[in-house]
Amino acid sequence: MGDRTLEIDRVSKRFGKVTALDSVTFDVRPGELFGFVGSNGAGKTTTMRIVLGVLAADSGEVRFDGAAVTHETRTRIGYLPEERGLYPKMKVLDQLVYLAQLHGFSANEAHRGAESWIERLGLAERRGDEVQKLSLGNQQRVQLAAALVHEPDVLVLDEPFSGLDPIAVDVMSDVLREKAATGVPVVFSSHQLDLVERLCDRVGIIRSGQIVACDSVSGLTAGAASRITVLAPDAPAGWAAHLPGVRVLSENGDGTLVELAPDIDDQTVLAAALATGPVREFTRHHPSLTELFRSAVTGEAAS
Ligand SMILES: Nc1ncnc2c1ncn2[C@@H]1O[C@H](COP(=O)(O)OP(=O)(O)OP(=O)(O)O)[C@@H](O)[C@H]1O
Repeated sequence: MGDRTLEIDRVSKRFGKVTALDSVTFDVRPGELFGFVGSNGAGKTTTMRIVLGVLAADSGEVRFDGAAVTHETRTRIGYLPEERGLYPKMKVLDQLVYLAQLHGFSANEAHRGAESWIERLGLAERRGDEVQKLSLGNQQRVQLAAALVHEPDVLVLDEPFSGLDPIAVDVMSDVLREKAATGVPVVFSSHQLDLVERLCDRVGIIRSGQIVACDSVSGLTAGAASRITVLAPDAPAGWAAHLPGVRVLSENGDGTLVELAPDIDDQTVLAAALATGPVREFTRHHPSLTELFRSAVTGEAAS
């Protein structure tokens, strides 16, 4: 694939007896925001470190734009590491200029880039402050600026939203969307699944070092069980109990809550309800990403 896709291809990694990654495979396409989610210790950081070459894989390959990522081409990746990586005593502007120059920018270009990201990320009043004197959220903004200041072709961000206030979350989200809109593949890990659901084009779920789901949120949802609330006031108790592929979760004056197996047509439930008399409510609830995530990491059906 020579089209600015980031490909993680059957990457495996062991630490002693621990299999951290077991043939992890997914791709992040140009212009795509890809959410990488999984429980603590599932393998997200290890995957990202391998993409960046901070760690070597035992087997498998990472490619960008059709070619294996090398030490040289890694400079095209913007990385926000989980452990953060700023020089605490360096001032915000100096730090960003320095990092841009490390990536080959001239002093002028580096200053222009640094100033523009400082402005964009709301750090103008902090530009002369030492990083260690900033609040955690502002340090995170500087860290994002550091990942962006060399105008990378790929963005790999390890929990960029952790510790941010809602305004900073909005700024971060806008910047990631903008970068993706320019054709940059953007992958980020997060435990904030509502945010991932809102932002991402596709989501990969990793469990114990294996990718267990990878699709758009709607694609993941479509394959999962869904629930329906049916309000049929004249229906006798137990009216839905024997419908194939249907599980009754509750039944009371507010209606009957049923869960459908993924391949069951909801119209059969509607027809059965109508056969009992009028149907006043028929509401389908698709599982949220949080519910899908729970089912993917526990192996139980999503609800
Ligand atoms: N340097 C290391 N030495 C030994 N084991 C490691 C090392 N780094 C990671 N691991 C192990 O590899 C597994 C995957 O860890 P990783 O940090 O990639 O998970 P994660 O999904 O990023 O978790 P979190 O959400 O908690 O950040 C865990 O079992 C972890 O203990």
